Amino acid sequence: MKLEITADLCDGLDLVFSALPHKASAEACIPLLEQNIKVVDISADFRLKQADVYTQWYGVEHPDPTYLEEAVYGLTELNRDAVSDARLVANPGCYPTSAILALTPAVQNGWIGGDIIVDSKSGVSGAGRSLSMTTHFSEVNENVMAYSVNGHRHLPEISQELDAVADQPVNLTFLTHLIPMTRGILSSCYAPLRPDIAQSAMYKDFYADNAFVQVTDTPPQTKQTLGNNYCLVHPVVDSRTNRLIVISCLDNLVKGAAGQAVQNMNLMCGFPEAMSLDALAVYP
Ligand SMILES: NC(=O)C1=CN([C@@H]2O[C@H](COP(=O)(O)OP(=O)(O)OC[C@H]3O[C@@H](n4cnc5c(N)ncnc54)[C@H](OP(=O)(O)O)[C@@H]3O)[C@@H](O)[C@H]2O)C=CC1
Ligand SMILES: CC(=O)N[C@@H](CCC(=O)OP(=O)(O)O)C(=O)O
Repeated sequence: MKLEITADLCDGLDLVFSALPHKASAEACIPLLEQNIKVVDISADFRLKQADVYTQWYGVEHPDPTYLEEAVYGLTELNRDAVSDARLVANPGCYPTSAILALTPAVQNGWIGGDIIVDSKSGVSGAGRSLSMTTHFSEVNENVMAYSVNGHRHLPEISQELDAVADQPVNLTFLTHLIPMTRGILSSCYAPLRPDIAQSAMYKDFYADNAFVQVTDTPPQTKQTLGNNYCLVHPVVDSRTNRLIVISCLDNLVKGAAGQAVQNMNLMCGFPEAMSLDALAVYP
């Protein structure tokens, strides 16, 4: 059913979260923005800066590309000041949140000396509630499969953000897998290092003032992020190959979606950043 944004509906609103499917979300958000209501959009509609790239990956025309420049990419830890001042926040995708938080310290410091591989696994709630053959219990249970091998739509989003951090194009391979659990994403990221790089201490310094990104001393597990707003990041160097390995994990429905959206709202409204994010209900 198409959602109609009427003046009555807007009356007295300060901020709206939109969690509609792509295109329907932008169509609902634009009338809200026209009424000067702040918006956190959880769909992908305002994440990509170029309308033609959006059309290429999402297969539809953008309802109003003029908003793409204004939208702030809401990866809170990396864009805190811009989020605080924003009227429109594009909440990041679940996979991109895990990949970008894992790789930004290394990319920003110029550590990476070649192609990056991001190998990600997701629980089934990442696909939403609609029924489909691939998310049917008897297809998913006791099964693991790669999907979107020829290009997942989060690839341009991860590239856009890492290119900006690197200030040059990065070469990225991104591969997704569906695994038989309800929530959680685990991303294993690999990249050749330039010589003589220090590692986990720098990661800890980089995220020192970011309560929701924890740099761990042991490989993180999705159960550690179940129902909470943390992204756990574990960098190590494979000394045999001089390759950086970063494992990250998060809950796709919390730091990968609604939790990060609330974190962004808190900043946009001048509330404490962690407000209401310490004890969350978990469903499903
Ligand atoms: N699941 C995840 O891990 C993540 C999801 N997202 C994004 O968040 C958004 C929501 O995802 P998710 O909750 O998983 O998806 P679901 O498919 O579970 O839910 C989508 C909701 O939108 C409603 N809806 C569909 N079309 C319209 C329309 N034209 N007008 C009004 N309402 C509509 C549906 O209603 P009805 O049931 O009545 O059809 C349903 O309630 C999507 O853009 C998704 O890409 C982002 C990050 C992570
Ligand atoms: C397991 C699974 O199917 N995951 C979804 C994640 C996408 C998502 O929800 O994010 P957007 O908001 O960018 O659509 C997928 O691969 O399409």
